[in-house]
Amino acid sequence: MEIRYEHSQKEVRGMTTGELRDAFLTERLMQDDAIRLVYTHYDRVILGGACPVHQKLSLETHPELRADFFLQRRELGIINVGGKGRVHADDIPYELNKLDCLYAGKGVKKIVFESEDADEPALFFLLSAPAHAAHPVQFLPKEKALPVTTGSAETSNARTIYKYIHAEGIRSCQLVMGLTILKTGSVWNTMPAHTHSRRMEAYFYFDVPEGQRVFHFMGHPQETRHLVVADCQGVVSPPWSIHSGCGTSNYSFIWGMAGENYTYTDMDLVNIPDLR
Ligand SMILES: O=C[C@H](O)[C@@H](O)CC(=O)C(=O)O
Ligand SMILES: [Zn+2]
Repeated sequence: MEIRYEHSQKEVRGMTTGELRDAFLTERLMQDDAIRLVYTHYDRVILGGACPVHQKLSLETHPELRADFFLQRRELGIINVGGKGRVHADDIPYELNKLDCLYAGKGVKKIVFESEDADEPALFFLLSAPAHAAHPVQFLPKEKALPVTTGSAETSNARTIYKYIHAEGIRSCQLVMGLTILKTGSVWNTMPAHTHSRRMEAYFYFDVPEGQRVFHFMGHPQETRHLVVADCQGVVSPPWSIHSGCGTSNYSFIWGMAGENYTYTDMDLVNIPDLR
């Protein structure tokens, strides 16, 4: 498991492109027949990818967690962005089509990932946060994730937001998770941008077409930086940072948060002319 420590606002101001990428971009989350995990010290959130192709993959505990099993003191959100797959939670199988979500709460001892077809493997994005209480395992297909359309073609940000793990959906301790799909011709996500110093956020960009990239904007609102992000790469967003993107085509991304509160709408908007 890769460990990422925090970086202060002052440090981030002086970072080179390479330093910014090492600190905030997770480039290789999806690797064939591997589970890749990145432990960030922002709210102790772990982001990861599980890509079973020819074999089943089991989510094991790691020495850094000092836990008997991965979910002993944690909860986990899983969204499939690939082909048909299956996740076993304590030996109960759940079928996850593309964009379906499974939540596994504190206390689940065994998580196993598998793909239906090695030619079209499942790609499971994982997001885990510390948990103080046990919430039941829950499956939510994309169709039941209550889509909200927002933005407009005029501002190049027409998109649909699907919320899975939140106060009115799958209940959790602190994890809030969902995804956003940009309509064809729309390229901007989360503009006007916002911060929420109560919560960190992780983004995972997917369905970025071959040869295209997303410019992810981060940093203090008056000290912005960017990361050039390829398909199936993740971004760690500190609580004080804006998080917003503009692509060279439309794309989709998973977002997930954890921290002080559980209120999706708790965002401090930044007026576009105030950005620097
Ligand atoms: O705090 C909330 C997150 O930044 C995302 O939900 C924003 C988002 O998906 C979007 O605007 O498209
Ligand atoms: Zn946000």
